[in-house]
Amino acid sequence: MIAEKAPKQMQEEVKAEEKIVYRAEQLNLWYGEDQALKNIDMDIQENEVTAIIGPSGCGKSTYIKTLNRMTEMIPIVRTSGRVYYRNENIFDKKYKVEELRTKVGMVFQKPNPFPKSIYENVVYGPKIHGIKDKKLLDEIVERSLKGAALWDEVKDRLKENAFGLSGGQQQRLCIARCLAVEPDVILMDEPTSALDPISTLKIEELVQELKENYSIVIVTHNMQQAGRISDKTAFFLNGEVVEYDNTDTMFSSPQDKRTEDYISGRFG
Ligand SMILES: Nc1ncnc2c1ncn2[C@@H]1O[C@H](COP(=O)(O)OP(=O)(O)OP(=O)(O)O)[C@@H](O)[C@H]1O
Repeated sequence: MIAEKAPKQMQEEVKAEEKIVYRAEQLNLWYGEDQALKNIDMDIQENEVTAIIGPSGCGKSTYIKTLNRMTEMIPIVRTSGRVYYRNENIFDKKYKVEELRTKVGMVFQKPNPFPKSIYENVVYGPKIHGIKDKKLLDEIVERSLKGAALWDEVKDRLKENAFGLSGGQQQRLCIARCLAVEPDVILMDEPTSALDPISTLKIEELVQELKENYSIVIVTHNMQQAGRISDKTAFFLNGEVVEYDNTDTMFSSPQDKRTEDYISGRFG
């Protein structure tokens, strides 16, 4: 006889499911003959910071680029398995990639503002989405720049070219550009690797604040950074997820010898 689940238990399970932003099931990815992701099964939880760590070439960037279907732009890429975003398989033929891109923002290793004014950088996305009202655009600019902890530094120079900002400011501008379209998830691919320690600290503090309203996946080479800012950490090696756990647990008592070796600096 199958034991029936108590209603409370069922409700809790439904709640837990609702909090899953991404679910990868048996995700595989090949660049031509070379397999870069192997049987990835991994959930990303809402309002958490999930760090992806691992040595160079282990598939970290490939994994997060798969989450917003950026890898499919590369002709030799082939994938199998499923990636669910909010319960919908993003590999499904009917799935609209444009919709995914409005929900999922991406910040890259090197700040990549457009060669336009600070203001125009922030309103770029909202304008594409058809927002023309100047007052509304002004509000979006202020809210997004505040959200990216940049407003006070640039509020008097919004018409200046974004290239006049420091690297750290440019990266926060790229985050503001993301926030302007009110995403659900922010994917960050080594967002601080090109920045000085003070700018890095500012971005780390910002990530902590942003998780109140967004779900964040961050690739980092810096294990101290993963330890400081993430709730969960996934350790990738040769395209596989070796270990995925609460960051505190992972760093204090890793289950797999390879994780232990990596986080204690024995390789990578
Ligand atoms: N466009 C591409 N074409 C062919 N192979 C690729 C391509 N991009 C990545 N790869 C290969 O896929 C594997 C995983 O690369 P990926 O960039 O995802 O790793 P990573 O862990 O992010 O590395 P890093 O920390 O150095 O950025 C590597 O072997 C890499 O050479």
